[in-house]
Amino acid sequence: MGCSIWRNRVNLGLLKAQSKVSVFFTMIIIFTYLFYCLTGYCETLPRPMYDHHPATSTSKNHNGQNGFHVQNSILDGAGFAKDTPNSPVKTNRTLQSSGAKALPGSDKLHSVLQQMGDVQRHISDGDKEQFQDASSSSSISVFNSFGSKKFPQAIIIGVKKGGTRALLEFLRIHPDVRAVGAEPHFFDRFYDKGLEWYRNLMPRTLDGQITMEKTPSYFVTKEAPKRIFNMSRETKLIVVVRNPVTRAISDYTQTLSKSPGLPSFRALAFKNASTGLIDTSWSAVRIGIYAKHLENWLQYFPLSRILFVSGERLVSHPADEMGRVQDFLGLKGVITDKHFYFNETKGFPCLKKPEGSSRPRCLGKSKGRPHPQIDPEVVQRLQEFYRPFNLKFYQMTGNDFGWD
Ligand SMILES: Nc1ncnc2c1ncn2[C@@H]1O[C@H](COP(=O)(O)OS(=O)(=O)O)[C@@H](OP(=O)(O)O)[C@H]1O
Repeated sequence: MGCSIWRNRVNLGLLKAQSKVSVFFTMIIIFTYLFYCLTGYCETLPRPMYDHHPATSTSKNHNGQNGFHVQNSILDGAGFAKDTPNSPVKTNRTLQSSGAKALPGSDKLHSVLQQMGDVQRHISDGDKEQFQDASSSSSISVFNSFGSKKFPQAIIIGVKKGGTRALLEFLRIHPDVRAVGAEPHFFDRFYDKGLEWYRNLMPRTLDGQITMEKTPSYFVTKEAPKRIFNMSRETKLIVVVRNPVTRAISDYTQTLSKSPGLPSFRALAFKNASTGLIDTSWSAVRIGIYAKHLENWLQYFPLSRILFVSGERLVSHPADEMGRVQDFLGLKGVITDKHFYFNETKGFPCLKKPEGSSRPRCLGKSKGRPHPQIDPEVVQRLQEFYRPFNLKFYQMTGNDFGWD
C-alpha cells in the first residue's frame, strides 16, 4: 500500500517535471526566435516570392477574427499567395497549430505568438509585390507591437498598374509611416465585414505615425468614395496616374501572364476593328478614363484632399515625387534622392541597400516587366480615344501629365 502511494507520487513528480521541461524548451525556442528578430536576423530568413495560389486554410485568432488566414485570403484576393515552405507565416502557423497551443501555460505562449504574428505578418505581407528586402521597416514593427491599430489616415486609391506598389514601398522607409503590405480591398470587396475587421488589419502605430494602405481598384469603385468618406472625411487620398495607354498595356500584360491563351490586345481593345470603335467595357480601357472616375470622388472629397502622383515621374524622378507625397502627408522630408539609385538591369529606380544588408531592394519581377509589342496603329487609336478625357483630367486636377 505504502509502496504504491510512493510509486504514484514518483509518477506524478515525473509528469510535472516533464511538462515543466516541455514548457521550458518551448520558451527557449520562442525567446531565441524573438532575440533573433530583435537583433534583425529575421530579415535574413528566406522570404517567398509570392505567386498566385488559392487559400488553403482557415482558423480564428483570439479576437475571433481570421488572423493570418484573413490576411491570406486577402493576399490571394489581391493576387498574392499562400505561404511557401520557407515562409515566416508558415513557420508561425506551424508553431501555433502544432504542440505550442496544447502545452500547459499556452495562454501566455499564445499571446507571445500573437505578437510574433504581428511582426511576421508585417514582414511577409504582400511580399510578392514588395521590395525584395523589406528590412527597413521590419525592426520598427517589433517595437510597434506596443502601439495601437488605427484606421488609415491616408490611402493610395489607384490606379491599377500606375506604380502604386513602388509608391507604397518607397513610403514605407519613412519612420512615420506604417502600412499594410497586402491590398486589403475593404472598400470594394470586403465592405460587409465591417470597419472593425478593417481596422484590425492595420499595423500598430505609435502617436505621430501615419497608417496607410493601398488598393488600386478603389479608384474605379463607385461606392468607394462614399464608404471612405463615412469612415473619415479627413482621409487623404493618393492617386498614382500613368499614361492610360501604357497603363492598359501593362494591365493586359499582367492578365496575359496569368492566362496565356488570352485574345490579342487589338481584339480586346476594339469593339469594331474596322470602324476603330474602342471597347470601353474592357476594364483595361475603362480604368484609364480618369476624368470619369475622378468625378465620383469629387462628390465627396475636395481636390485639396487628393494628391495626384505622376507614375512616369515616380520612375524618372522618384525623390521629387516622394517630396510632394511627404509634403501632402505632412511628413518630414526624410525620403530624398539619397535613398534611390537607378538599376540599369531592371530599368527602374530601386532603394539603396541599407548598411549591413546585401540584398537588392528592387521591386519583384511582376513590376517593370516587358510588355508585348502592340501594333502602333492600335496604340495611336487608343491615344486619340483618351485625348479628350486626358485633357479634362488635366483641367480638373490643374496638372498636365504630358501624355498628349
Ligand atoms: N521602382 C519601380 N520598380 C518597378 N516598377 C515600377 C517602379 N516604379 C513604377 N513602376 C511601375 O509600376 C507598375 C506596376 O504598378 P502597380 O504597382 O500600381 O501595379 S498593381 O496595380 O499593384 O498591380 C509597373 O508596371 P509594368 O512596367 O507594366 O510592370 C512599373 O512600370
